This record gives sequence, C-alpha cells and structure tokens, in this order.
Amino acid sequence: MLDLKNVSKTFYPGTANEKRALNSLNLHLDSGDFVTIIGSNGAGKSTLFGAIAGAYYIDSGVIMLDNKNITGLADYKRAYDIGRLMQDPMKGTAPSMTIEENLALAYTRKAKKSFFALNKKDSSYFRELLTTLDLGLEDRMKTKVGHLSGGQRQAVTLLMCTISSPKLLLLDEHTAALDPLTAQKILKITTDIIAESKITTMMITHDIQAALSFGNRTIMMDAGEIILDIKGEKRSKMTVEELLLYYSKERKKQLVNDRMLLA
Ligand SMILES: Nc1ncnc2c1ncn2[C@@H]1O[C@H](COP(=O)(O)OP(=O)(O)OP(=O)(O)O)[C@@H](O)[C@H]1O
Repeated sequence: MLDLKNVSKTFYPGTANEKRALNSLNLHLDSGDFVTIIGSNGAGKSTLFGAIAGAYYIDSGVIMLDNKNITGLADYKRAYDIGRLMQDPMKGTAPSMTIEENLALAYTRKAKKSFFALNKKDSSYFRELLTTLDLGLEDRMKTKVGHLSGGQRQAVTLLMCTISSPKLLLLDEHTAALDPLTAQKILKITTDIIAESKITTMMITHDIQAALSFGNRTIMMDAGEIILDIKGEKRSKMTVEELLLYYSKERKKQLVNDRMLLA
C-alpha cells in the first residue's frame, strides 16, 4: 500500500551544512503492516516520515500510496490519508478548543460535513471513543485541551489522527516525552486502536525491546538507509543484544540514540 522508490533528500545542498538525510531509500509496506523503526540519532527516521507526510518535498524518487503517486502532493492533501503523531504532546491539538471541538474538527473532514452541523449522535460517538481510552475524558468533553496533561493530550491527538480512518498512521516517538507510566498507557491505547482499526502503521521508537515486541516488522535505519528489515520468525527470535551487535558489525560503530540512553 506504500511504496518508496529511490527516495533521496539532502538538506542545505551545496553548502557547508549539507546533510544527506535520505539516501536512495526503498521501502514497501503491505496493507495492515505495523512497522517499528529504530536507528541512531540523525539516521533519517523523522525525515522519512516528513517525506511520506509531505512536510518536505524529496529531491528524487517516487512515493506511492495505494497506487497513487503522492510525490508532489501538498501535505494538507496527504493529511486526508496520512495521520501523523509527533513526540511533543503540545502539537496536534488546538489548546483553546474543547476536547469535543478538537475531535469534531478531525471528524468533520471524514464525514465531509460542516463543523456546525454536528449533532447529538456525533457527540455520543465522541463520548464512546473517549470512553475506550479509559482516562475519564468522556466526562470532560467541554474541557479545553490546553488544560489537559501531556498524556491525556497525546491520547486525544491519537483519536484525532485515527477518527478519520487514515490509510497510514505515522507515530514519531509519540510517547517519548511522557513519564514512563503514562507512556506505557498511551502505547497500550495505541496498539489497541491499531489492532481494532487495522490501520497500516509506522512507529519510530528509541525502545528496542518495544520495537521487537510491537507490530509485525522492524526496520533499522542508518545514514538515510534501511540497513535491516525483519519480520516473522527472524524477528521473533531476535534479541535486543543481537540487534545492537548487528548494527555495530554492519556500521563499525555503536548505535547511539540519546533518548535510548535517557530511558
Ligand atoms: N529541517 C532540517 N534542516 C536541516 N537538516 C535537517 C532537518 N531535518 C533533519 N535534518 C538533518 O537530517 C539528518 C537526519 O535527521 P532526522 O531528524 O531525520 O534523524 P532521526 O533519525 O529522526 O534522528 P533522531 O533520532 O535524533 O530524532 C540529520 O543529520 C539532521 O540534522
């Protein structure tokens, strides 16, 4: 359902700060794939997401989503099909609007109806969705999102990203800024939503154990390339130590990710 062919992206080309972030990268995702992505700092993981979501135009290559060439499509047009969750819980929601209004904004895009035409049925649907989070937010639908904790806000953003049933969900270390307990809870909510909706998902994480435990496939990136792509038995037998050893043998250096060290 997603195909990247020879995708390259260089920031500040021709200057002293030139950085090749994606290097002729190829990737194919099947519908329903849940791919976890690991790699050292600066490996190109977020740039890959930016390229798919349209935050950057790529220098060369082709990006296809469901057999449609989206390489030159503007980000706001891709947003109908691609949901993206960032690390920062402050991004993705409108703080001065209520939980209900934020969900309505995301929902009206899918329902193709006016924000002002939302009815009681829609409202009870939002309540139902919020109940599944098990955070008590269904009783706070009139609360401004700006008054929520980081974890609660990230959970609302997750609902906003998935309420319109996107074809692809991109999770960019979306639990990294949360305390460990909240991060665990949001990860559980995430995997429940993915299992229920079967949205094709890519999740960047610094937690290698989580990368091997969640989803059906793991990709390791370095220097703008995919250096390992495992699934099935090979993946289920892989340990964190073996993965780190693979990286150091392959790249002749240690895998360094500051968030991994902090965790
Ligand atoms: N907007 C930008 N402008 C200039 N350089 C950038 C930009 N975004 C990323 N880069 C550079 O591209 C390279 C890849 O960065 P990217 O953020 O994709 O890596 P990453 O794997 O997500 O790293 P991290 O785990 O540290 O978040 C890095 O060298 C980075 O400095």
